[in-house]
Amino acid sequence: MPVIPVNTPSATYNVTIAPNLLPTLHSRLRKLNPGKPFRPFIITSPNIWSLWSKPFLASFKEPPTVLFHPAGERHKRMASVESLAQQLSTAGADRDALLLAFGGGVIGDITGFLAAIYMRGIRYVQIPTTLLAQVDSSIGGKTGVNLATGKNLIGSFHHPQAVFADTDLLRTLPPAELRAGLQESIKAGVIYDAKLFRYMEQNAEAILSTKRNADPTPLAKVVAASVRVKAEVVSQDEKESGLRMILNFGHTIGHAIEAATNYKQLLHGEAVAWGSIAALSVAVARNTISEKDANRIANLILRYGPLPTFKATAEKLVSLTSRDKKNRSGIRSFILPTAIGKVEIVRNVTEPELLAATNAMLTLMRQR
Ligand SMILES: NC(=O)c1ccc[n+]([C@@H]2O[C@H](COP(=O)([O-])OP(=O)(O)OC[C@H]3O[C@@H](n4cnc5c(N)ncnc54)[C@H](O)[C@@H]3O)[C@@H](O)[C@H]2O)c1
Ligand SMILES: O=C(O)C(=O)C[C@@H](O)[C@H](O)[C@H](O)COP(=O)(O)O
Ligand SMILES: [Zn+2]
Repeated sequence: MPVIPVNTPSATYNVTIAPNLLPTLHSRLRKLNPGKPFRPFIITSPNIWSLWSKPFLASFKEPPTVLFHPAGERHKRMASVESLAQQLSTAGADRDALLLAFGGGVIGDITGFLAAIYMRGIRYVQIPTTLLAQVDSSIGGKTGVNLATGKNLIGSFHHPQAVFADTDLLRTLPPAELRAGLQESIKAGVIYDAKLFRYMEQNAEAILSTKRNADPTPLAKVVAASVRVKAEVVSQDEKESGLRMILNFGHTIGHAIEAATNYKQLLHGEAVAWGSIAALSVAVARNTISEKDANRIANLILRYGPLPTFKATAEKLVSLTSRDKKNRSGIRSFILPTAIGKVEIVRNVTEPELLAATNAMLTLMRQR
């Protein structure tokens, strides 16, 4: 059972990855705060709860309070946080409350943010139920919600006390969600781990067809390798002052696509996939990556598709990047791949370069 540590100046915790973890949750949670009161509150979506409440509750003598939040990226907004905070307060949650984020990245980001601000900060645990949340969003303490003008523009760094990733949960995940999550694993390979990238190239069929997810399956290997990348990067640069920006590869344009389509048309991983293709196009135009490596990356991204089409102009997308959180004093930071497993952070990508790359990505999209 992989147990992968995250070590930052603000928090140290483990990501535990295994099948059949849910029925052992109660004792794992109790061990996190020995001798302290145990007051868990589950935050989840109705669809996830109807599928998985039974194994979740199996080890609890007294069922915890469950607060529901509707599924979908468009609900990742301040109004939802206020509504959940009100429900917590009505349910009697105090500073000993332990929030349990049981869902995908949307539930995880909202619950983490709620934990960061409720009574000025309480504890929470991530129990990710999507592939994307298991490989990326449950780890590293980035929490928050969207504004109409941009992704995750409100938020806080607030780490969970632990992450428990039960790979059995992936059995009920719709195939499009699995594929979208795998785009973040491809990202991990591109930016940091050439071995993971190669593994995803060579085992695409097995990874995509894994439904029985007993350890060690190809999918479970991808989960563990991706978590290692995220944990190592976050441990080296908790608050994104440098290295952590590489986890944002594909996200500058990806986030712009999500905002331009009102958070309704594409899954996060799908938008990041298109954004990665645009970033790749900047690297190709600058000759900072070989044509061979660039083709391998683009082919792998498309192999884990299909990626949905959307309507937006390059001008609109590029204008939305002016709100990217990596910008400082109006200057963009941009992540460019230089080889498989290696990227550079550059601060001199110009608007015409971005427009050309975004247009190239849109042309490719229309041709498919
Ligand atoms: N904080 C971070 O570091 C970080 C990293 C990456 C992404 N994110 C954020 O994560 C979000 C995307 O997360 P996501 O892709 O998990 O989407 P999501 O949370 O919207 O979940 C996708 C869908 O799958 C359903 N679902 C969840 N688990 C299921 C299961 N086991 N079986 C069946 N259905 C299930 C959900 O109800 C939802 O409808 C975005 O908001 C993105 O910005 C955050
Ligand atoms: O953890 C990080 O750092 C990331 O950039 C991971 C991304 O996959 C994730 O989508 C994150 O939420 C993006 O963060 P943001 O700071 O660009 O909003
Ligand atoms: Zn992401």
